[in-house]
Amino acid sequence: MTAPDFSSIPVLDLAVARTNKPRFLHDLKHALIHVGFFYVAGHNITQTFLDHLTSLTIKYFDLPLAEKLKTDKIHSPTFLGYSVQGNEITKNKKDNREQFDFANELTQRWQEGRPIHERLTGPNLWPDESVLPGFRDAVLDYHRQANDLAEELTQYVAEAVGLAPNVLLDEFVVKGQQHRGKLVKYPAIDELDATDGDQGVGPHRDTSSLLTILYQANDLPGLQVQNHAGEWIDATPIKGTFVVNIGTGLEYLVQRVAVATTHRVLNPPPGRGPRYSIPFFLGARIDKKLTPLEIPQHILDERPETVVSDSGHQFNELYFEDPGTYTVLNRISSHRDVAAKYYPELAKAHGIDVEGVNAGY
Ligand SMILES: O=C(O)CCC(=O)C(=O)O
Ligand SMILES: [Fe+2]
Repeated sequence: MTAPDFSSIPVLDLAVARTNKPRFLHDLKHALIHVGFFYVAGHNITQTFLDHLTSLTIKYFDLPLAEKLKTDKIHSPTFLGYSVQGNEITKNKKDNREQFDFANELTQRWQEGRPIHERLTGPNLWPDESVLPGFRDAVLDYHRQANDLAEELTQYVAEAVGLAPNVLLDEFVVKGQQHRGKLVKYPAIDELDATDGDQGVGPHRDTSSLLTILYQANDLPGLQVQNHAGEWIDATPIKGTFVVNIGTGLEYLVQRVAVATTHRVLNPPPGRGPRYSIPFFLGARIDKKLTPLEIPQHILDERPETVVSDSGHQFNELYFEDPGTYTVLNRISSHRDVAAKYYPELAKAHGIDVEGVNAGY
């Protein structure tokens, strides 16, 4: 059917979910089907806490490089920890961002012979407590709060598309699953080399996850969302809100009545200083083949037909069949040095070039 395109991103208020749930679910359904992005207000993560987390995030990135490199992902087959600027690749181009990936704290249990995706679960790499007091506690506290918010929203998402509230969490999130988040710093253009361009992170969809909760930690533009016509719409930060977007896992499981919309980040304009953001990804389970749920026909009929996108779908069929291997391949194509050290054979078997990458060992 012909559907309206979007030129801005809707704001949904969780307070409305408590006072007028049908209204909230109606607006949410529209956002899921036609936009794939929305701001959420009325959550209960306090600004005081978020300011504390932001200040520690800035302090982390301000540490001497040698200190940050002690937490480098090269020490983690789980792809947790620090990535130096330019280390990550999206659409075959370097991203101009530094990041620190974190997760709920779990141990590495994988052993030779076990499915390869189990290697993606493991411990965080923390800077020494004396180097950055309070950092570990604040990041883990944020993880818990963002996880709670993401689960609350996932229940509303299910209801909005005609499902029982708990079905997504019960069937597609495993107890004790590791969900990831990251602290991200995007330098302004004048802090980069002239040849670096302005790709903070290239056009992509969030892969394999159910949904993303993104805190835009300072008031800088950069995040853009691609509408159906292929135009880039600014997701300007709105104080007191999180940006929520849909991952390809959820899109697949609900037959595209929630869309994993393509987005990108541009480095901030000259003179504005770095932009900081803190996404949390509620993952869909990757330990078995996933089968989409049945969605009522009248909701399926609301889906737009064609959508323009600048992000390709890599390894898509593999995601349906074997989400575990798919997710590992995705990580190794983004982080070639970690791939060269821990997954060289798998990378080679799938044509992912890690030759000549300095694996740091
Ligand atoms: O930093 C942002 O605003 C968005 C980051 C993002 O899209 C991602 O890391 O998947
Ligand atoms: Fe993203």
